[in-house]
Amino acid sequence: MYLETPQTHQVQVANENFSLPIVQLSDRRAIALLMVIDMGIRFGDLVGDALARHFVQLRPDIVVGSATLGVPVAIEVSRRLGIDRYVILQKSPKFHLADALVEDVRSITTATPQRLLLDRRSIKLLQGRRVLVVDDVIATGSSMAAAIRLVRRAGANIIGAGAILTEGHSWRNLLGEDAKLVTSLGHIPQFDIVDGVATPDAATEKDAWAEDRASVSKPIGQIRRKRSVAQKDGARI
Ligand SMILES: O=P(O)(O)OC[C@H]1O[C@H](OP(=O)(O)OP(=O)(O)O)[C@H](O)[C@@H]1O
Repeated sequence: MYLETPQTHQVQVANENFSLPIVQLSDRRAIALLMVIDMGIRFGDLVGDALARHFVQLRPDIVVGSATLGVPVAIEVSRRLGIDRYVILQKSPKFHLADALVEDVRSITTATPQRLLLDRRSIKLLQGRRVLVVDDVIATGSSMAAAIRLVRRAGANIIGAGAILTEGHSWRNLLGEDAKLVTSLGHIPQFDIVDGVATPDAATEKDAWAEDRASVSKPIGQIRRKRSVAQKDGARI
């Protein structure tokens, strides 16, 4: 079941306010739905810029995003970082992916189990490289965990995991130590249906990542300058 409700949820993403529709997933659960492909060009600019600002200091060599809705995020962040190539982890088992590296996924918004695939031809782009993994939303953490496993199997060093939104906190348990890699630009709670109304689950409302987010307001030029000075000094930012 997937039912649009008349309710909306206000969320701050990179210090701007947005209104998300609340959709009912079952008779007990609802979510605030971010469809990044329906948010327009300016939104892509905003999130690409903010995530790039945050992660540029960790010197990523390449960005990895998961299909489908992580694709525009990977492209926008790569554009802002000035990196030409990016790697997409696919979900459709295309002919050319017959011998791909595969990990199982069970995400919050897709009812059936899925598989995340890494084209073996992309391994050379990741092996021994500093990789930033991005997605639109991290909810259960299943998609991000599978992406991290695939990228590590390709021999990469993951320096960060960026998302537009974190949703609730269950992803922290699933990601374990890798939860420390995560930075999001905003946070949304999970919703219970109470007397027919979507009601935020109080335990999932608080955003423990707010402090990390302070750095996304720094101008990217300032961070790049800091980075080049540090590189000259041989220091790690
Ligand atoms: O943390 P999780 O519970 O894994 O949920 C987050 C994932 O769910 C959505 O993808 P989905 O699998 O619905 O595929 P899509 O990108 O093709 O919509 C979203 O784009 C994230 O990748």
